[in-house]
Amino acid sequence: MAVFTPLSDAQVAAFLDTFDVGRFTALRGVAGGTENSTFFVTTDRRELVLTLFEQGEHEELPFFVDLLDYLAEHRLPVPGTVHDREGVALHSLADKPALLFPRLPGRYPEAPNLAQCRALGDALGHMHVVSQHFPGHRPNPRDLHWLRVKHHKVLTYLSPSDQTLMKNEVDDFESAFSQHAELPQGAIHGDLFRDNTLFDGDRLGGIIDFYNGCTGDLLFDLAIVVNDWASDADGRLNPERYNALLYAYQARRPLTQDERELWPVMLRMTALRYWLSRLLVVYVDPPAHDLTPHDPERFRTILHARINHGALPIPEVNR
Ligand SMILES: Nc1ncnc2c1ncn2[C@@H]1O[C@H](COP(=O)(O)OP(=O)(O)OP(=O)(O)O)[C@@H](O)[C@H]1O
Ligand SMILES: N[C@@H](CCO)C(=O)O
Repeated sequence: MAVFTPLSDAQVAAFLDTFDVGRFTALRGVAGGTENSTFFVTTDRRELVLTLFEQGEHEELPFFVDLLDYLAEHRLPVPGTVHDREGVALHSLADKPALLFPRLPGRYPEAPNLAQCRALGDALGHMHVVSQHFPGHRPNPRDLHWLRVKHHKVLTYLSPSDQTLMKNEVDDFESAFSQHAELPQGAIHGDLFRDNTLFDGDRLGGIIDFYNGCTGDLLFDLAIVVNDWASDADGRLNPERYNALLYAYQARRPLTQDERELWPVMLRMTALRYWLSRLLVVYVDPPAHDLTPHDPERFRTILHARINHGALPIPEVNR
């Protein structure tokens, strides 16, 4: 379930009155999602998604609105927010911040095929070309500094060998990054897992859930995608999906020399980022609701695979 704040038909019908979206006809709570309350709303003119923000930093919502609107204006497949007749996107409903979106087509791929990997790589590359010019700013809340500070909180729950592994990895990342100039920067999605995409067959209908969006290393975003989209059950990289993603991405934005050198480290760092965030959810800061948390072990497996087998070569692209 992902309706933490129930809404009545009458509440939503009244809410829609300030928008030019047609007359309310139906409301349905959406089962997916873990953080916010999500509803599908139907009017006599269109299909919409209504999100109530249950947690997180509400003062950061204008950043997400600006980012979504900017990307949608640049023809990326993201749901730009629906603005009311006065031009305002961010509203309040049932005492929660509320946003209305167009409902995008498709469903997320559990086992993405190569065409879907190409489509995602292309969209991410396109997004990163565009997002380098996005004027907003929000520091990456899950960067190396966060890893450094937060990993201490979970060490007590780990085996001695995992404690050593985690500490050594954080040291290695700091040493590797300190030897390079700043990597290409821009706005990033920050959590582009398969379940944050909608595919209609092989067509990418939408990228959603930008609430980890921030500004930072573009390579960080790409590494999150590759770890989730191109890892096999044993955590090792799947060469076909890996190449499909990276060819398509680099046809839009070839990686720089510094990015190529830091790529194996970035794959490890983003694997550790999710191992740690999932451990924090399980042991340190469990959510108020009883949804099953994501399994931290999956990202420990991926991290081990990256340490033991490195990254596959980055395909060269001729543009
Ligand atoms: N614009 C959209 N078009 C179609 N479906 C959408 C849209 N936005 C959200 N959804 C649906 O609602 C579900 C929950 O949305 P979302 O991922 O934003 O919620 P969340 O609570 O922030 O989730 P998460 O656990 O991934 O952080 C999605 O999995 C998707 O099925
Ligand atoms: N994508 C995250 C959960 C949402 O932030 C994970 O798989 O741990």
